[in-house]
This record gives sequence, C-alpha cells and structure tokens, in this order.
Amino acid sequence: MLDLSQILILGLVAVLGFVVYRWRSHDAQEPPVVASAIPIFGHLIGLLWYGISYFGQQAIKHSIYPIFSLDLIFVKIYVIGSPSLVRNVQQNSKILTFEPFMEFSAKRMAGLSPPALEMLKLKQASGHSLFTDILHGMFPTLLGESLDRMNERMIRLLRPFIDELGSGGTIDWYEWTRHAITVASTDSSYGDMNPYKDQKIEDAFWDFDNYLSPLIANILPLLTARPAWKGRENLIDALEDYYNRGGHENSSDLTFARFKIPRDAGMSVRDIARLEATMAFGLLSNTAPAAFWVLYDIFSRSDLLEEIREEVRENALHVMEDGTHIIDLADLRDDCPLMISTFQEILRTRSSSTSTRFVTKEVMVGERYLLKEGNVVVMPAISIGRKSDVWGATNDDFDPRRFMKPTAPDKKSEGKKDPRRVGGFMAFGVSPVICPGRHFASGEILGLIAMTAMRFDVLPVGGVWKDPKANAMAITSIMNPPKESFNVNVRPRKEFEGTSWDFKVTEGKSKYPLVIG
Ligand code: HEM
Repeated sequence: MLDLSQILILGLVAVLGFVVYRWRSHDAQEPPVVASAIPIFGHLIGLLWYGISYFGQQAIKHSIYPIFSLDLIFVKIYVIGSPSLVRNVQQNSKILTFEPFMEFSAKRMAGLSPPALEMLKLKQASGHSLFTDILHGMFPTLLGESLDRMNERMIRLLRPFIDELGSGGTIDWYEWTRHAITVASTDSSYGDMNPYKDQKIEDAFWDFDNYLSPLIANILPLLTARPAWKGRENLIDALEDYYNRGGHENSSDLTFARFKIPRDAGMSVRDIARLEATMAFGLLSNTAPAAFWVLYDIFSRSDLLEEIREEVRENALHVMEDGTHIIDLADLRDDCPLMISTFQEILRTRSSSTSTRFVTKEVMVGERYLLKEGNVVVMPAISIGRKSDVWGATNDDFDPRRFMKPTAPDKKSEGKKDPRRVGGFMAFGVSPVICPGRHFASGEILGLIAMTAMRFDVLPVGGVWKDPKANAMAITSIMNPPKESFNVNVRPRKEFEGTSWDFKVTEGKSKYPLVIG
C-alpha cells in the first residue's frame, strides 16, 4: 500500500514527465516558449494570482516577440503582441473561434445540466448551434427601437441615484456606481418583475462575480468558492421564479429573446435560468467598473473636467420654462466629441481586454507561426492597444482628444489624423467577436458622467487620487473592478443648487459611433 508521500512523489514525477514530453513536442515552428521564474508551475500560479491581466503583463515583458507561447502544463497559450497578427487571427475566424468558450462558460460558470449542454451544441433548423442562435437572436435586441426602449427605462432609473448625491457627504464611489448601474441595467432588461430589485439577489450576483476564478477552477467548489457558488445558486433560483411567474413576458426584447430561443428548442426553465445567470457578466461586470473609471479619470483631471462641463453646458443642456435642466443623450452622442473621445481613451488605457480564441485545427499565422489544435490564442489589449505603430509617439500618454475626428468642432484637435486604426482598439473585442451591448453601455455611462459632472464636485477622502487595487478573481471583467473601497466627499455645485434635473432620450439616436477592433 502506498503512503501519502509516495503518492505525492509519483504525482510529481508524472507531471514532470508530462512537461518534458510537451517541451520535446514543441514544434520549432510554434511561437517561442517563454519561461517563468518558478519552473513548471510559474505561469499557472501567475494566472491564478493576477487573473487575466497576467497575459497582458507577460505581453509587455516579452514585447520583442510578435507572438510567444506560455506553457500552462495542460494547454499552451499563444500570446499575441502584434496588431498585424491580430488581423491574421481575424482572417482565420473559422479555425480560431470563440465558440468553445461559450460551452466552457455554460458548463463551468453556469453549471448547466449535461442534456442542456448537448442541446446547446446541437445544430438547429437555422444550420447553427443553439449557442449561436441565442447570440444572434440578441444582436437586434440591442439596437434600434428595442435599444431605445431599454435606454428610456435605464435613464429614468439612473437619475434618482444622481439626485441622491444632492445631500452631499461621503460615499464609497465604486459601491455607489455599481449599485446605480446594477439597478438601471437590470430593470431595463428584466422589466417590472426584475429579480435584481431584491438587494439579496443583487448581492448574490456580485458574490458570484467577485469570486468567480475559484468557482471555475472547480476543485471542491462548495469549499473553495463558497460565496460564488452560493451567489450563483440563489440567483438561479430567483431567475427561475421570475420566469415561472411570467416576468419575461413584460420585459425587454433582449430578455424575451434569451428565454424564447432556448425554450422553443426544448430547454428546461431551470437550465435557461442557469444560462441567464451568466448574462449579468455581459450586462454588468464591465459597465459598472468602466463607469467608475470614467468618473475617476475625469474628476481627477480638473482641467479636463471643466472642459467637459463646458461642452455639455453648450451642446447638451436644455433649461425648460419650469426651470428643469434636461440633458439630452442624443446631444451627448452627436455634439460632445470631447466627451465621447475621452470615454474611449479611458477604455483604451484602463481595459485589460484579452480577446480569446480556441485553435480548432492546425493553422499558420503571419506565414511563419504554427498554432496547434487544442491550444488557446489570447490578444491582450494592454500591449496591443498601446503600440506606437498603432497610436504614434503618444501611445503611452493619456490624450482625451485622441479619438476626435479631424473635422470635430474643437480647436485643440485641428490637424489630427483620423484616429480609427484597425487592430488597435480592443476594449469592445476583436471582430468578429464584438460586444453587442456597447451602445447600451455607452449611453448609460455617458449619461451618468454628464449629469454627475454638471451637478457635483467630488474629491477623494484624504485628497489623493490613488487607484484602488483591482480584484483579480473577477475574471470575466476586463475593466479591473476595484476590490477595495474608494471613499469620496461629494458637494453640490453652487451654480445649480436647488435646480431639478432630468434626461431625454431621442428615438433612433442610441447607436454610438465607437471605434472597434
Ligand atoms: C463598458 C462596458 C462593456 C465593455 C467594456 C464590454 C466589452 C466586451 C468585450 C471586450 C467583448 C469581447 C469578448 C472577447 O472577445 O473575449 C464583449 C462581448 C460581449 N458583450 Fe460586452 N462589454 C460591455 C458591456 C456590455 C453590455 C452592457 C452587454 C449586454 C447588454 C454586453 C454583452 C456582451 C455579449 C453578449 C458579448 C459576447 C459577444 C459574442 O460572443 O459575439 N456587453 N464585451
């Protein structure tokens, strides 16, 4: 009978043997392997410690390579650092695909039952898998009239949160932003019976999100990832109850389509609720921290803040006869180029977007790098999105005017080149996997910023703008959500004291002219 130490030694020998075997089987044409300071397990430990931003850190460290390999023992990760190789990945989108990750997400994050997983992979009458049908079914619901209706509701809900700041005082700014975005986004999606209205369910989702990486590791999740596991199961119960009470029948086109398509294909309500629990990763996990960083990066630059206030005052603020101050979202979109540009520059500099593809068949990229089936390709924005060959000599600077077109009505941007450069801006993904929720998120974030900037002065407690640390366990978010509180003092601005405020949404004007990768 073997004792524990013998079993451990045997295990170690097996892993070492496997590593040596893989090292020897590394083809000379594959991207070069970069070593870690800790032999064998180093990259795996790095990934668990830093989350997905580890890929970006490695890409910066090894920036001399256009592409390199990280050995994670059971899978190789090909890290791309060159915009031209990103284009190669796009050209091979049938071989380098995102779809296996949807399956991974449904299994590991949502905990879908095996029959439902099989159903998702099955080809439907459309010729696509049910996975793809659900995804394609969502796209039109985040545009046009469906988007207008969501925006109407979202903006009505956002305003009271901003009004609340009128009483002044000290708040945790990320907590406030996250709560406002959660309420406004989920209500506009789920309608009157929105399960997230219950504070316990809102908390359940953020527990699920904040402790996701140990849940995905799936090693005794009840012990190692208890908050995420409990949060997810409570959220699923609430969503199942929502469907059983017919909540989706009076919701957005988005929520309705996400129920109807799998239901028509025969999926159980429980499994649809499981799938829907992961929708909030799209709806909330990036928008909430993105809104926080946009607030932070604008309020911490007093000159920029003043310029944005001036732009909003001149072009998007309407004072009604009864004295109500109205901010028109369509005007923010069409006539506030500095604000739109600043928003994108903040996403460029803050995002740790790491677009991911699965290698489904051996393929050459850049005419000399062999990618082998079963491995994974990652494209970290933090390195590619900062390259000087894409952004010029100011690549590392924060330039709020970077995304302004040369014709923009703003003196400081005269003579600038057109900022749209393929392959460099990845905060909303890399074609063909582009975020369908970007217009909804942009309206929400810009509305929040415009009104908060006009009405309030905000200063950090202690007077220092020091970035709060990011939560590496929230691995679905590319916007580095803070893991610690960031307390600020809020004071209503004298100029608008005692005035009432509102937003306006104009139909057909909800699509933003954003740069995409
Ligand atoms: C500032 C906020 C947001 C950011 C920065 C963002 C970013 C992204 C990125 C980078 C991707 C591509 C992922 C990849 O290639 O691995 C993506 C995909 C996606 N996003 Fe967003 N997102 C935001 C808000 C939203 C919202 C509000 C929704 C829903 C209403 C949403 C729904 C989705 C969906 C469904 C996908 C998958 C698309 C596909 O597989 O083709 N996102 N998002």
